[in-house]
Amino acid sequence: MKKLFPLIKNRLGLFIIGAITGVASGFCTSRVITMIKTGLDSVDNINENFIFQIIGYSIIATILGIGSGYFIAKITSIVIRQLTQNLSEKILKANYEYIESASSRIVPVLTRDITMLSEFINRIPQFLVSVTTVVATLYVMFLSDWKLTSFFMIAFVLQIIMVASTLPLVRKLTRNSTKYNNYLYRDLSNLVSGLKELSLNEARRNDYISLVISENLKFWNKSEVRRKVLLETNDRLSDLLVFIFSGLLMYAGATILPIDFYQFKVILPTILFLIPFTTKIASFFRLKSGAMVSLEQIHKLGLDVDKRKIESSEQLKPNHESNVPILKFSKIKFQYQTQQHENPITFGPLDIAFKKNNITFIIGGNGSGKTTFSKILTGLYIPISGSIQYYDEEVKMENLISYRNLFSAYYADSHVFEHLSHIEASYLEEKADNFINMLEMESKVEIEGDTFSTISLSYGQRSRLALIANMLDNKDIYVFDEWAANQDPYFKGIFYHKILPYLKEIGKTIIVISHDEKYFEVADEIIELQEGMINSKTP
Ligand SMILES: Nc1ncnc2c1ncn2[C@@H]1O[C@H](COP(=O)(O)OP(=O)(O)OP(=O)(O)O)[C@@H](O)[C@H]1O
Repeated sequence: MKKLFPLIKNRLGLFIIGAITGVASGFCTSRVITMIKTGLDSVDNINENFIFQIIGYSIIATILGIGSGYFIAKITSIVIRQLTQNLSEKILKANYEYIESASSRIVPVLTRDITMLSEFINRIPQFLVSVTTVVATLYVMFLSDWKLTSFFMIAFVLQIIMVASTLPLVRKLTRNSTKYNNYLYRDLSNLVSGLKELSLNEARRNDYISLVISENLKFWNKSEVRRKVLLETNDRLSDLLVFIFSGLLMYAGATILPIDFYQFKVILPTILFLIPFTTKIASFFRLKSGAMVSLEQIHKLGLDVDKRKIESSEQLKPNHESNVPILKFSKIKFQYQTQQHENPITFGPLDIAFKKNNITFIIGGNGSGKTTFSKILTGLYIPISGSIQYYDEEVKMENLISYRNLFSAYYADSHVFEHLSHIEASYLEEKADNFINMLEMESKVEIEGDTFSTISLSYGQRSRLALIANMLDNKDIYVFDEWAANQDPYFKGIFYHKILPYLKEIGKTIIVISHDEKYFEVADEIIELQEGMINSKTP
């Protein structure tokens, strides 16, 4: 509960109302049970008043129980919304390279773990009703026959000890099962992204199912079966405990203990009435064990992304008039974090300057570092040393977000968002049709309000749509990472001879990663990379 407090502290009022109604519902339920006991005590107690009270308390208990569920469900939805939003914001503000490499961990936390936590919080009303019912009923019974009630209480205490003693094991098994479930999420997302390859190749498909998916499923199932068997055994044993204990008590009453058998007959049904409630209490604690593992995962991801948070609120305010390059890299070095321990490839040191309003081509063989370079350039990757200047201003962590905002970039795996609401409406209205026409997409797509009418297009058409979205961004610097690679010769021509000159004409600075030698003459400058270093520069 301590760990949950920070989540609910903003809605403490609502939580207290939910808790009070839950407790009140438990009191009413307990009242119904003890009324039934008075009916069993003596037939004389059963009259009109008796039945009205039973019906009345039952209805009030139900209404209060539903009310408590409503208040707590409201808090749950708020907590889950805040948690998902906060985590999503943190993820988007964290070091991009880290998020890129940890992407397979993020989805299970944002889906499975948050759902698990929400299920647990939603069970709080049921828990409060059950605890109050059990405690209040036992209290009333204790007042009427303290000796016999104390004997039964021993059974409940044993039940609690049994459930509590298995909780560490439940948590350990849940952690284990979560680990394999994470692998399964990763494998299933690879299955979706590799659908084409798996659908076309039977041997690969069979291998993927039998070696990868089934293997992890096997481990996951094994740990799940262990966990579920433990929970089930625990449930059955705790019911059994009350039954055996009642039998033994009866036997002891007949032989050694001074027990009033008339009272025993009256109290026993009441005790049996309490069993479903004690089962709910036990299942709440087990659910809590699972939810705490989920909370651990959520916290861990939160801490990990927090550690890599980019604190960057300063704006770049360079002197645009200064007669210096728009971007200048001095001795920039970069290393992938994932490769830091095994033969790391170090990029750089790179010394490059980009002139404003120039078209610069970055060329080089496969693996020479062009895409890596473009990600350093756009501020997605953070260099380990060296400096980047935007005009006369140094780019630092504090102004990195402002720096990233200078760019619109196209990457081969760029996602095309339908929504364009971030673009100023007047600019969208003025330019969208023009750009759609330039890329000859007018028969395929139009702007409906502030969204593209469709993104269900061919691969090449989707790249053209992504380029339209880039142009609508209206940024100062454009980076195109092999945009033309999947275009037919006609649209390659449009890109190099129409779009790039147009962007230059309206004052943009353009950096193009390209293998299209035929169009190299479009460039004002060509930089060739080799093994993460500059091999040559033209002119
Ligand atoms: N996410 C990554 N993690 C670790 N190393 C990477 C990662 N991406 C690329 N690399 C390494 O960096 C090197 C350069 O890759 P990069 O993608 O920058 O090359 P490229 O010039 O764009 O190649 P291509 O022309 O094939 O697109 C590669 O040799 C690769 O081993």
